[in-house]
Amino acid sequence: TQKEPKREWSLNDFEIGKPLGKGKFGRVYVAREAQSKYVVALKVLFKKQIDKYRIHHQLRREMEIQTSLRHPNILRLYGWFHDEERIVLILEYAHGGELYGLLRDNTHLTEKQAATYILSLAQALAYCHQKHVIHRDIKPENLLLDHEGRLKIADFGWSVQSSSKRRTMCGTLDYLAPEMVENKAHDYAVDNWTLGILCYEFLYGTPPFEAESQRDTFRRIANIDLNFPSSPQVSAEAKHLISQLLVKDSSKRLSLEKIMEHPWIIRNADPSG
Ligand SMILES: COc1ccc(C(=O)Nc2ccccc2)cc1NC(=O)CCSCc1cnc2[nH]ccc2c1
Repeated sequence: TQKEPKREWSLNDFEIGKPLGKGKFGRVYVAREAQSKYVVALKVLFKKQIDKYRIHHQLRREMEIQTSLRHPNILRLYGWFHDEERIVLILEYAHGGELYGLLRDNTHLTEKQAATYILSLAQALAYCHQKHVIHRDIKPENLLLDHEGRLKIADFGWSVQSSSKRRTMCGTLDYLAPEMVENKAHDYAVDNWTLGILCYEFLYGTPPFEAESQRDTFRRIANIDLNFPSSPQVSAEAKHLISQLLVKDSSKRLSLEKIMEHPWIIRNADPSG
């Protein structure tokens, strides 16, 4: 793409719309750029908060990373600007909202939908890994949909408690890999684990190790206490893929490349995302 013209934006270039969520560091709004009528999401961070938590370097580092990421399944950070008291991030707006909403309204997804989202996630993660970016937090809450239903990893950076977030969100262990709950060193392979969790949740509507208490969830993860309910009906190939991702030894988990070539993905995923 040709270099976008670098210009200094300010808040009065935008018509601010409804709030999309609020986080520890500020709020997110739908907004429209006044000239082009282009719809974006504006994330307003307060400098006082940034100073208080001393995360300037973290924010700057993240901005450098995010503006360099260009992938159809990763939410774009178009740029940012600031005034005396605020830093404002100009983010892509995903018109389809949170994937979690789709999961909630449909209890579970079809195998074609699930395979398409897993393929999109594997492609986005492979892109991130080759750019040595691994802090993608791929919970359903961080996954958004564009106007065509295409998945976007939104990666909320720092926790954004938006309204429709499920209550168990804060502190849920459901998505953590064994090496993380057991506080061992972890690497890229945690993302492969999370893809297994998400694939299960897309197909069955709940994460595989869900339990009443965090302690029980922890134990189920550590023991890989995985079982497949008889309903809804899920193909053996899907279960095969999940079983090759939810493996305790992180070096034995199916690689992103192997996920993209898996028969279940080849047979069910829509390659256009
Ligand atoms: C690339 O993305 C990001 C980049 C950076 C940060 C961030 O906050 N970084 C940070 C903050 C403070 C200290 C250090 C680092 C956040 C995001 N991304 C989001 O926050 C996604 C949801 S906001 C957008 C959005 C769009 N489209 C929607 N459709 C429905 C809801 C919705 C919500």
